[in-house]
Amino acid sequence: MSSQPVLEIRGLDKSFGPVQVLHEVAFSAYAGEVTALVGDNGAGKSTLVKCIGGTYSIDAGELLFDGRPVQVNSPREAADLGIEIVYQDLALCDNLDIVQNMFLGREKKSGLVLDEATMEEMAAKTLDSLSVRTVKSIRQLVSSLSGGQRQTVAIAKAVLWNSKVVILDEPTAALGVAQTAQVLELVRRLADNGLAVILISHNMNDVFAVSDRIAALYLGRMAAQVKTADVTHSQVVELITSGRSGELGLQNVNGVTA
Ligand SMILES: Nc1ncnc2c1ncn2[C@@H]1O[C@H](COP(=O)(O)OP(=O)(O)OP(=O)(O)O)[C@@H](O)[C@H]1O
Repeated sequence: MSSQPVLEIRGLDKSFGPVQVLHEVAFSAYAGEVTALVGDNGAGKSTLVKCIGGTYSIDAGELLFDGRPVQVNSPREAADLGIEIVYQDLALCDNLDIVQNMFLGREKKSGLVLDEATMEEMAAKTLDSLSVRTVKSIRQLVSSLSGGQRQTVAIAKAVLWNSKVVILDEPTAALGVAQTAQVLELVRRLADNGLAVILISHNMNDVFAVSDRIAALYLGRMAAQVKTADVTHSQVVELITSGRSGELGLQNVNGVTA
């Protein structure tokens, strides 16, 4: 496992008008690992992700990609770097099939016509590489899929583009037990395939089931970034609710005691 993060954020500040939402946030994500981003409602998780994804501009701080400082001024620029975000609403079109959804807005063309054969092949290959066997046909309409299958299609869509960093916003929030297990397995597989995965989650079971590291935001500050193996559920809950790790004196990634 590489020690240099694929994505690193240093000293990120973000305000909306007079309200500062993120304060000097440091954050790293590594290839082959799942980094869980946790925090209470309003802690700043979505804002941080939107800063990474180019939806929001940042007021101060640095973003490094593969060790190089980069600027991400739009979602397109984030995608060009290899950063993909799967939002909770999934942004899938019910009236289109799986292949059409996976290529929506980035269709392959052969001359003036759509290159259906190439798109089908790429979609099938991606789903295969993720060992997704739950869909009957890649020409199935998305409206006919279950919640877990829809999540799977949204994730496959994100990794179709040689992405290096995939950010998943609460991918199991709307799912039952069996589908949650399936999606978590897929999340793990993404990391095992070499991607840096960032998982936003409120669910401690999910976090402990798949993550290698946990980054806890508290009131817009990074309370700690720790290895999952080094912490207990209750320490993480304490980080989320008080920004502190209790008397155990966890060291965060920057060597600062949380
Ligand atoms: N566009 C905006 N304008 C003003 N304030 C905002 C804006 N977006 C977010 N905020 C504020 O920033 C803070 C962080 O919000 P954010 O949505 O990033 O938190 P979160 O950790 O993702 O929460 P949740 O788990 O509830 O989704 C909140 O206090 C929110 O009200």
